[in-house]
Amino acid sequence: MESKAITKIGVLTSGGDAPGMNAAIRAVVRCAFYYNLEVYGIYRGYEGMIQNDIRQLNSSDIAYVLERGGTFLKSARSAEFRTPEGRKKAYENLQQHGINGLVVIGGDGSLTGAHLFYKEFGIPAIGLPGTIDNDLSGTDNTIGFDTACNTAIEAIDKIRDTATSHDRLFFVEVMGRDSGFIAINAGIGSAAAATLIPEKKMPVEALIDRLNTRAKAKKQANVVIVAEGGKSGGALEISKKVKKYLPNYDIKVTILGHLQRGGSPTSYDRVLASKLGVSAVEGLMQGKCDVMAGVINNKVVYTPIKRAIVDDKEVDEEDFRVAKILST
Ligand SMILES: Nc1ncnc2c1ncn2[C@@H]1O[C@H](COP(=O)(O)OP(=O)(O)O)[C@@H](O)[C@H]1O
Ligand SMILES: O=P(O)(O)OC[C@H]1O[C@](O)(COP(=O)(O)O)[C@@H](O)[C@@H]1O
Ligand SMILES: [Mg+2]
Repeated sequence: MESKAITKIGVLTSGGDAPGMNAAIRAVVRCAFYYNLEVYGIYRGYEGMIQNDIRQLNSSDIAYVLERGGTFLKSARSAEFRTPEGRKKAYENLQQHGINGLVVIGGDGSLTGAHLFYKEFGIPAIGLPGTIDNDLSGTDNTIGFDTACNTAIEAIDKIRDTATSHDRLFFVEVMGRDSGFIAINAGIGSAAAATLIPEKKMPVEALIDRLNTRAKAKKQANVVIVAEGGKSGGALEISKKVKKYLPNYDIKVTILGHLQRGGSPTSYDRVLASKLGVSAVEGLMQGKCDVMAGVINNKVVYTPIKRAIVDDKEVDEEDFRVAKILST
């Protein structure tokens, strides 16, 4: 491949950390070295870009990181980067280091920032979808989503043991800011009694009907998965509403929270992150910019960031249908 003008790549992770971010950084660095490019680690996302927390990376920085959760570059949510003044400071720091290509690994917010920054200052940037939420278009799965689903399912399996042993009804809240991808996968994968996601409203009466039907069918375990951010409220609110209808049920609530974000990435996330890290560097070398690299039907695809961040990726109707069939 013929090298274009890119000589120094800056890489950062931003927003919520996701398992596989380290694998993606490693792939960016490895691939850049393969093509004799320099790589600069920008620490703490856009916050580090503004504060000039930028250091050149070498091979030892990426030893034994592939298998680790979190991000060794650290992550942050930066309010200052949302301001034109903050972004100008960030640009000046990149200029000082001679960085002429950027790889931004993060979720919808981070990629929105990357798009804006490219529009304002013209430094070629490629985004990689790094978030457990899976709420980006232009890729079947985001980096970290598979691991988060596995973690949630493992936790729900354990809760199910207690639900069955004590004939209890559990409401388990999973993450996914305004998106039900983790919930629907965890629901199907853990034989949930019902799955409540922000994209599809389920009236409490319908949930009660479902639970009554299951009681008649002598279903043993009752675990209801609730995605955070749903219009009907979180697991706690919903459990209170249900208690009014079913006062004799022994109801418990578990909020899985941040344990879903950590941990060693699954093989799926390691491979996805590795492929995308290489695609980011090669994409920059080919002159691509303001795009997100993703994998659709097992093929790497570059989607304009503006398109990838549009809030239109929804839980597959078919998944929802399957979840419903299997829970009744
Ligand atoms: N509209 C925006 N303009 C500029 N920067 C943004 C914008 N939206 C998000 N960002 C930057 O990206 C960071 C991460 O976004 P956030 O939504 O918190 O996480 P994620 O990228 O995981 O979705 C924000 O803290 C901010 O610095
Ligand atoms: O760790 P924080 O800042 O409380 O954020 C929690 C949010 O981050 C996530 O874990 C990941 O979302 P982002 O990738 O958009 O940051 C969401 O599921 C959750 O709503
Ligand atoms: Mg997000």
